[in-house]
Amino acid sequence: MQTFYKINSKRVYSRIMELAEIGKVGDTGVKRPALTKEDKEGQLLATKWMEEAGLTVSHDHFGNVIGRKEGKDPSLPSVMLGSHIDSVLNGGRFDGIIGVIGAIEVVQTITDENISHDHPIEVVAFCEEEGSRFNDGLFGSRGMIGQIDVGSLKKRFDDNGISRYEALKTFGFGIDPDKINESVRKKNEIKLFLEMHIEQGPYLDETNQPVGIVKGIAGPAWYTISLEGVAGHAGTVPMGMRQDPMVGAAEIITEIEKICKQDPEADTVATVGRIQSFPGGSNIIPAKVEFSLDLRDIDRERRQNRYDEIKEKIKNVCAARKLSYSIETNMEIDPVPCSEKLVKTFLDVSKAKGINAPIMISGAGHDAMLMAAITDIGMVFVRCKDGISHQPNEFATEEDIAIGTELLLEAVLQHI
Ligand SMILES: CSCC[C@H](NC(N)=O)C(=O)O
Ligand SMILES: [Mn+2]
Repeated sequence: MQTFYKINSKRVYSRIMELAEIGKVGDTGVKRPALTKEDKEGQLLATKWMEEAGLTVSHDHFGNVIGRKEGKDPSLPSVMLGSHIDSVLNGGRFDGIIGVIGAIEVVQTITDENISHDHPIEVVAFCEEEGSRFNDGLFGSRGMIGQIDVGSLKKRFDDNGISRYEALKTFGFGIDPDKINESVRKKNEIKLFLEMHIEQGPYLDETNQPVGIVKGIAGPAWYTISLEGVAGHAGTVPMGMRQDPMVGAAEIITEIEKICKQDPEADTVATVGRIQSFPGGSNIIPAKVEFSLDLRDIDRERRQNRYDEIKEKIKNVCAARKLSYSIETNMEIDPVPCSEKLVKTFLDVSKAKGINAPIMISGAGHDAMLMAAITDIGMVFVRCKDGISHQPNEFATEEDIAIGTELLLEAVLQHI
C-alpha cells in the first residue's frame, strides 16, 4: 500500500481563521480590497508563513507576493502554485485564501520532510484577483504574463479617485509601477502552475464529494454601461415627457436576464452587481445611470453572441427612450482549458489515494486562467457549503481543505 505525506490541517485551518480577522466584517465576513492597509496586513502575514516554510519572499512590481525555494538546479523552470488573498467587498473567509495557505503548507511539508527537488518551487499570492477596488480583476496574473502596461495603471481609479498607479507606488515593499516590465514572466521560466480553490458552486456539495478536478474555466467579461437622459423635478415632469435613464436601465437589465436564459442548456451567466444614479436624489429624475455587467461563458463565441444581443437591446431601448449611452469594456478574459497532463496528474493522485474526484468546469474566474498563456495549468476544487461564495456565509471544512491540500502536495511531488 502506497504511503502519502500528511499535511498539518490544524495549522492550515487556524491560519485561514487568523487571516480572516484582517478586514473582518461581522462574524464571518471579510473586506480586504487590493493594495489597502488590510491587504498589506494580510500580505505581511502570508510573508511570515512563507518564510517559515523555507521560501525567500519578494514582491514583484504588480504587487504580487512571491515566495521561492530553490531546488538542486536553479536554472530549471519553477513549479508555481498559489492563488489570491484579496477579497470581494463583503466576501467570505475561504475564496482564494485556501489556495495561498494550502500552497504554503505544501512547501512547509516538503521542507519539514526534507524532500529533495530539482526544480525551484514558487508560491504566489496574486494582487487584486477580485477587481474589487479598481473594477478589473485578475490584475496580478495579467501583469505577470505581460498584459498590463504602465499607461493603463494611470487610467484605473478607485471610488476615492486614487489611481492603481498611485496605489502601487505608495504600497511599499519596493514596488515601482514604472518597472512593471521587469516583473513579466516568460514561457520557459515556469514549468507549471497549480491552484487550489473552493468551488464557489453547488456541485461538490450536492453530490457529497470533498474535492473536484477542474478541466476548464469559464471566461469572464466585465463592462460598464452608462445611460444619459434629462434630469428633472420628480413632482412636475409628466411621465410621458421623461427621458429617464433609470427606467431605461431597468428595462435593459431585465432583457439581459432574458437573453442569457434563452438556452437552458448553456453555461452563459450575466450579473448586474452595481448600479449608480447621478445625482442620486429621491426627488430628481436621474441625469445619468451607470451599471456593471459581468458576462461569462465556457464558450467564447456564445458569450460574444449574447453580448452582441445585449448591445442591440441597449441601442433599441435608448433610441425609444431618447437616451444616450456608452459602454466601457473593463475586462474580457477568454475561457481556457486546463492542461490535460495536469488533469491526469490530479486524477492519478486522487485515484491512488482512493478518492473518486469528479472532473468539472469552473464558472468562477481564476489566476490560473491567465497563467495558461505561459505554462500548463491545473486546478483542484474543494467543496464549499451550499456552493455559497462572495458573501460572509462562505464555508469549507478543515477536512475537505486538508484533502485538497494533500492532493496539491502529491501533484507537486510528481513534477518537482
Ligand atoms: C473575473 S475577475 C474576478 C475573479 C473572481 N474569482 C473568483 N474565484 O471568485 C470571479 O470569478 O468573480
Ligand atoms: Mn472570488
